[in-house]
Amino acid sequence: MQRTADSKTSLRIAIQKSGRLTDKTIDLLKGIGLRFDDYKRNLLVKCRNFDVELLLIRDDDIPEYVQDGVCDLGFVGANETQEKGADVTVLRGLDYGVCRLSLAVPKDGNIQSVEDFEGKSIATSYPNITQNFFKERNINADTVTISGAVEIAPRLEVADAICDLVSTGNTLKANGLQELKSILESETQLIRTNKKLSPGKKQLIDKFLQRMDGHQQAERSRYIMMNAPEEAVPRIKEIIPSLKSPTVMPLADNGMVAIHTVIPIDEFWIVMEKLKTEGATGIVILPIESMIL
Ligand SMILES: Nc1ncnc2c1ncn2[C@@H]1O[C@H](COP(=O)(O)OP(=O)(O)OP(=O)(O)O)[C@@H](O)[C@H]1O
Ligand SMILES: O=P(O)(O)OC[C@H]1O[C@H](OP(=O)(O)OP(=O)(O)O)[C@H](O)[C@@H]1O
Ligand SMILES: [Mg+2]
Repeated sequence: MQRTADSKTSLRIAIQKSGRLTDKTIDLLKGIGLRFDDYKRNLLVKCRNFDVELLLIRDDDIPEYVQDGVCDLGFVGANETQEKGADVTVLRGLDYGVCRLSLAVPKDGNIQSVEDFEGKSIATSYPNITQNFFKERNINADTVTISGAVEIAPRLEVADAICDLVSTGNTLKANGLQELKSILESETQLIRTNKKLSPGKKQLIDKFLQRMDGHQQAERSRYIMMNAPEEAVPRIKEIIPSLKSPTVMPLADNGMVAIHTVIPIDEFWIVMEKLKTEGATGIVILPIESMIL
């Protein structure tokens, strides 16, 4: 019998052992209060204060481990899950590891459009996504599967073009390539196995998600405090659309109040000047640790 992660009530979460996603995923887990010993040296690490163990593996292996129920959850790029065609559920999209899988060609070469790929060869670590893209368009293009340093392939005449991950575009530029078309937008995702889980595990996942959502929401919000003339409160409420029921407290100065509320950080910078024109002073913004709504 295959031993799956559900054989005991402890969530097993797969994360990348060493790479672009590792630090951000560990920071996120620490941010929701999870504490681990020595995750740098062990492949399976127990959490000290939550029913969780981390499995540290290569990111390519994460989708299948989660699909097969070896792990209950995994943090991995959408690019890997798509490439493996893994049967998993995406629980959350996360705002790190943001990149795109793009077709790129040698500058001043003879491939200038997707149609020009007919009969050409493409070096990639994502042969399934790439082949599907061309199959859907009835274009015959060969893929050459390479696991790293894909950008060098055209110069070595291993392939005519490449299909690889891009974010700043610096690696393409450094290798004399230009981006022709993005075929997949990717970000890190929290994925969950579709295998049947015990009620205990489902509860743990709900608890885990609640902590994560609270943390994410807190990261996007700020606690804001200011003093303002009492008569300006209705107008201040209009300036800050998310300000539904702020705490308004009288100050010792006659006709002045203190206003405390939580607002999305993006909104703050837009409204700050307007608040000042309404007579708001002593504006203080504080980070928030977590928010349980
Ligand atoms: N340039 C980039 N900008 C942002 N995110 C990226 C970038 N390149 C890759 N990623 C994302 O980070 C993930 C991990 O990238 P990394 O380069 O660490 O993988 P790797 O070399 O395949 O590591 P592993 O040894 O675990 O297989 C990718 O699958 C992708 O989701
Ligand atoms: O558009 P850019 O910002 O230049 O990023 C693109 C590069 O990032 C990734 O590799 P990474 O740096 O993770 O190294 P790897 O090839 O060793 O995985 C990807 O494979 C590209 O080579
Ligand atoms: Mg990998």
